[in-house]
Amino acid sequence: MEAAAARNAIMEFFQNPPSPSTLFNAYASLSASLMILRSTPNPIPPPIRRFLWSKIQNYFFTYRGRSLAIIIIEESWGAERNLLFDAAKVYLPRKVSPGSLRQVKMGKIPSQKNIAVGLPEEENIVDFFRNIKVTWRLISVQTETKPGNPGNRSFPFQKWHFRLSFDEKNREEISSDYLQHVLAASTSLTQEDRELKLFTHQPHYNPRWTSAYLQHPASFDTIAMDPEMKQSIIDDLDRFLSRRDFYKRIGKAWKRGYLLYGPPGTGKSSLVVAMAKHLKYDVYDLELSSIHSNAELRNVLLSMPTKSILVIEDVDCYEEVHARSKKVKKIKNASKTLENMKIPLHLMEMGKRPACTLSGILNAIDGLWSGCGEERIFVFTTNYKDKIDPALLRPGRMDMQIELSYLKPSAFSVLAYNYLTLRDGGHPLLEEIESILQYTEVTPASVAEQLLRSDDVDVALEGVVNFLKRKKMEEVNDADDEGSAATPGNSKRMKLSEN
Ligand SMILES: Nc1ncnc2c1ncn2[C@@H]1O[C@H](COP(=O)(O)OP(=O)(O)OP(=O)(O)O)[C@@H](O)[C@H]1O
Repeated sequence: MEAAAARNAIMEFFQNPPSPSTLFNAYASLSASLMILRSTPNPIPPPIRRFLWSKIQNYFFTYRGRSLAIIIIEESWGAERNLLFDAAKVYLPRKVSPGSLRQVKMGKIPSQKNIAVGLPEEENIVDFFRNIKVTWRLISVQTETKPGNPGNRSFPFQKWHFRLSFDEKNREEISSDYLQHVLAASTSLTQEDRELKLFTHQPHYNPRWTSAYLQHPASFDTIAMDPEMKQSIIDDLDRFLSRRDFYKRIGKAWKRGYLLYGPPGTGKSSLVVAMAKHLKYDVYDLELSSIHSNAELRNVLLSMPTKSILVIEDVDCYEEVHARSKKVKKIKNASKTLENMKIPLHLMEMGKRPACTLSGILNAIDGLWSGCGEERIFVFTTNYKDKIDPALLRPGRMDMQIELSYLKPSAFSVLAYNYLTLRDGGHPLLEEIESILQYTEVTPASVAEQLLRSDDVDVALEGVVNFLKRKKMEEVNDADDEGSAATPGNSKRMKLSEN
């Protein structure tokens, strides 16, 4: 009865607010009472105080007549990413109405026309489904990683989850139909006009991947390469996309590996971008040096969503993947050097940073765990294919090996069109350039650089001709030097000068 009277008094207070002077007097006497209370020992023990306070809160501030149902959607589900969480991240920004929130995130990137609204943390986002009100909230909890990494340091670790609340009586409808609707809507939004992203792995942090929009302008239209090879890559990607049931039927994980190899500046990175744009997949760029164990590599791969491309660039730079015969030779040489330097091998080993092993990499792309997270593409790039252990290159791991070579005449016509809008036969110098290219080794990057030097078509093409002639002369001189260095007299001279 007394509590009901107090509630009525509170309602009365809000409906007929008192005058400012009455409020001021009440505030003054309340402050005085609190000062007196604070100076005397509190007679109620803290646990009882907390219990009473929660009862008071429940009584006065809970809306009667309905109870809330809560669903928590965490970032990961077991060891894998939670697709529902990812779907909500795509779906919800469209539901944010900036006017109704205390704090909103807004931003714009060069490739977007409009200012975008981001997903705010710790704010209620309201959505309606068949007239049912659903309130979403993105919540982050900061913890620390367990030490166990090199240096035994702990790192900040942030975990996110969504908290959905709605009327209990709609539980059935929300947990099945509504969540299915969120999944479906996010899929169509993803396919529609989503900007592709480039993710980089950041060790010891959560999220494990940070992203930026993929702004690289390359596409299959702009890549200068043999037209037949280009078409065969596009066909291979399309076949991969359409073969979900096929992979299931033959009992293989739905994934494909590509090795892109060739000299620097021949378009390996550009081809990765073109593949991502064609498939509409995000790119996950992984530096193996940031991985400190096989278990970490497996967890990093599991934290990638489906429909993604994992790229390990310049894979030959990691000793872990070197051909075993070369590795053994290297270790033998290293131990000989250590012997000469009188440094015991175990001291050298102590300074070595822990890393994943070749077998860890093979298992990650082709082992038991590779089946988790389907619709994945692995791309490794290298300038030196022969340095890589053949185990990594066998079909099933690297299903297609693509050589990006020096510029061929047929590929030059793509550059001529892209840079100068010149079609075949569109300029007298094109023929000369294409004939020099047949016997000169230049990268598409270096010719592209020449084409950029002038807007005037004649000047730009003359620049290319001169550049190619210079390159050819250098090649001839180098060959002459090698030839004369190989003659007996010269080798003697070299030996003498070495001594
Ligand atoms: N095949 C190509 N077609 C069109 N442009 C190219 C091609 N190859 C290189 N380029 C130009 O050269 C630049 C560098 O190319 P890219 O980074 O793709 O080469 P890369 O083979 O990955 O080199 P690296 O091995 O040094 O990483 C590109 O931004 C592009 O402008």
